[in-house]
Amino acid sequence: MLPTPPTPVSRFASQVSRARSKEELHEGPRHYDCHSEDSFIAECVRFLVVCIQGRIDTDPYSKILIGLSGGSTPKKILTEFGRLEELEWSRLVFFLVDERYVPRDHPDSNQRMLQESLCKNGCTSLDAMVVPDTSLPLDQCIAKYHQDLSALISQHGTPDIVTLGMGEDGHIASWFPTLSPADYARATDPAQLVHHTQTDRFAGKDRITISLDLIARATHKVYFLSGENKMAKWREVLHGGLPQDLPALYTIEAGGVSAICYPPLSAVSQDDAKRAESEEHTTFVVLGASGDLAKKKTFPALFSLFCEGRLPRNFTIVGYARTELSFDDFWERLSPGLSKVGAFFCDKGTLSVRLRGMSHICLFPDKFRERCTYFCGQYGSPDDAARLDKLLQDKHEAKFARANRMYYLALPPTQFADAVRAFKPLAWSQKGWNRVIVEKPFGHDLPSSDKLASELMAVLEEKEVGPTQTYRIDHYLGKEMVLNLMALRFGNVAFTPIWSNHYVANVRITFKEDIGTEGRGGYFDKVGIIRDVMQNHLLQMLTLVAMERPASLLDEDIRDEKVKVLKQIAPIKTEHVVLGQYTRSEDGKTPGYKDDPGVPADSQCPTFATLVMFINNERWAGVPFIMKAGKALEERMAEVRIQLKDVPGGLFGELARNEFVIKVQPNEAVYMKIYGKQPGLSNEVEQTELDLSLHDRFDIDRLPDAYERLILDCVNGDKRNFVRTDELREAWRIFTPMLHTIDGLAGGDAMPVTIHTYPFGSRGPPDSDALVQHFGYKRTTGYTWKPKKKAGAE
Ligand SMILES: NC(=O)C1=CN([C@@H]2O[C@H](COP(=O)(O)OP(=O)(O)OC[C@H]3O[C@@H](n4cnc5c(N)ncnc54)[C@H](OP(=O)(O)O)[C@@H]3O)[C@@H](O)[C@H]2O)C=CC1
Ligand SMILES: O=C1O[C@H](COP(=O)(O)O)[C@@H](O)[C@H](O)[C@H]1O
Repeated sequence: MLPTPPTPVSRFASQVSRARSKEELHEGPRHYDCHSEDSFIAECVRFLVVCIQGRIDTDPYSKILIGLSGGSTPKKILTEFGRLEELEWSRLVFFLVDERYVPRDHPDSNQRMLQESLCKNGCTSLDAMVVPDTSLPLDQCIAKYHQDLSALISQHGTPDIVTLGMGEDGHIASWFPTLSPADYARATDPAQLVHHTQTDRFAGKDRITISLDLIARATHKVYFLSGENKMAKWREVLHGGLPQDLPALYTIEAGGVSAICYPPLSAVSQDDAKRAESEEHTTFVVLGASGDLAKKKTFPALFSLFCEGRLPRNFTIVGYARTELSFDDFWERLSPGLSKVGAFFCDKGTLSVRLRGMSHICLFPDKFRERCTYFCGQYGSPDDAARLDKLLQDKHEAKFARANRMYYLALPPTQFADAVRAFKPLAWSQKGWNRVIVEKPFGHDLPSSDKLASELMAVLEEKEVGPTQTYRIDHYLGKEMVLNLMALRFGNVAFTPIWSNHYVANVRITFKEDIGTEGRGGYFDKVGIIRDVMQNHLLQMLTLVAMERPASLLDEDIRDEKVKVLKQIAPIKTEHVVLGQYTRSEDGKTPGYKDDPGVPADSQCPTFATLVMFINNERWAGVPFIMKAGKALEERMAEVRIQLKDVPGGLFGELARNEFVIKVQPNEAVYMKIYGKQPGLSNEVEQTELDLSLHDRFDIDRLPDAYERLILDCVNGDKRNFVRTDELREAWRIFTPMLHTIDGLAGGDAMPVTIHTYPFGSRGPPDSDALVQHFGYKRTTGYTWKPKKKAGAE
């Protein structure tokens, strides 16, 4: 059954009613997944209604221009739409996106389709629409339709809505790929609104179509996508490429695109994806390949993905750095990191590897080596970029129809802008997507982050789909239990009622390391623990705990909700912060922070911090969000702990509070500390827990490293676990005044900041406990959750 529109309260409403800023227009498509044909048709109708209603609400007088595409899917949608008598039909002016050059009553005619669908109920008629007059000779028909549309647009402005379908060959309107250079030039020429095209693939050889440029100019471009094959094609579109091959990309570049999908976008058949994959090649270029991150994380993650068969079928990895190294030397540097990925052994002369914690064995891991190469070059050198491009084109990509390139910037941020400035014009693939992964730190405060972002954005564009994309990595967003937060919160109704200030007393997010800076003190001293893990990793976890339910699981819907919650957090007050720096261990055996080479003797750099922030919204007002992070503490651990309020009434005396704990590492688990009756004759209650320890409950061989997950997301064009620019700005806004105070810079509040000392291996400075207690956290004593089984992999 179809719902009864019009009600502008659906999930489309925010999209329609908000003013569209320039940035928003450059957002990627919004997707609306449907699980049945009925709901698909209902969603399509509802989308149109909400767009129309949104326009009517903001402008009570002008006409609303709607371009309609033909086909069997739209016919059903338009039939339902045509039944909505309560719409202000006199305000709507329809025109055709394309038409077959056949008489109006011909079975292939789109005008006939409109007659039999939209006009069937009598709410509107063909005479009220602007359509091509196919009774005229073809060239006159085109010229007249161009004139009619020009007049319409000059009177009422550009179209409000254009509805589109997409053929399994990727055509939209009547633009059939691959478009020749001449056709592409025509299609995108703003001066000519209507064109003649031809096809042998579908009914109606001669076509009359509006230009891609006119489609792109519509405020809302909505794709009605129904069927597995169309969805597979759409996935290809989302992976980027050239608009000549996939004209939908031209519309996406313009922003304002929505796609209503049945079956859901996520359910596209794997076979289709595989077929497309065999025709394409992907190159991973790791810039800064001689460095620490490349050695410790990037290459091991790529290697694990290879062993698990998760990398694209055809790929090359280029390690790129300035250091002159032979390939063998380069490989030797990588080998310690790679060998930690699993156990290598030789079985009947075949080298094999068993990934850490996994029963599965990968044969021929040495094949990975064959896919890697080392390239010595400067980061900002156009000559070197051109050399790399030539190597890739000639040696690795020549035989493939599509070639994608991922640039992983494992570089100091000072090098980011120079590198992309040199690489983009000369070493970007011209026949596939180009994506750039950027590593933290993304600046050291709000102004520096803005500067870095604008330097990057001057060269790259933060578009969701398009030839260029930036992926800002925060590796905590790739951790299993951080990813699990969304599923726990929005996949269960059980937590919904308690998830607010009605029941939650406080939320604690904790990060502890049992090692010090270990030789990285020189670097760490410029950063400190707050910038190192709190402004990014812990704040990301906080956001996932506090955000509202997103409209869908797609990238932008999730990131929109995250930004909203960040906007509701006031900058942290200095009096809500306790700082510490570790000293030598109590037994004197382990060195203190200042003993680390490179750390100045008078360093005031915090290696520990506890801080409190508040979210100023209806759900969370008054609930302290307490973050604690430190190096050189008593254990290695990261968790989110949601402490509920005291039980009123005291029926069983004073009880410790219920706590819902998400253990991020080690021993990934979710547990809830609750009370139950002591078993047996006693009537006492005793603390126990509901426990979901991942390694007990699930038969998991291993949990992938966060970097594996995130690299794979980038290959798949999935940005939900990457940090968007507005998200980053908000994060810095919350932390910058307090950081400036600590740094002694202007702009922060005037409180003097004390750095407390704490011995290596302790729980941190006692002042931290005092702060946490001040904000109402009650520590449970006498009962500790213990993992039943040690995790197989960490
Ligand atoms: N290491 C880690 O665990 C983590 C690192 N990161 C981030 O990842 C990025 C890379 O980190 P990491 O590998 O540790 O960094 P490195 O200091 O090891 O630098 C990586 C490579 O960049 C080149 N490089 C270094 N300094 C300069 C410079 N001033 N000018 C030009 N090139 C330079 C060097 O290669 P060559 O001289 O051969 O060109 C070096 O091997 C950084 O942004 C870092 O903050 C993020 C999280 C964790
Ligand atoms: O980003 C960083 O994270 C690590 C901790 O990461 P984990 O995955 O081991 O929890 C931290 O040691 C490092 O200082 C910081 O830059």
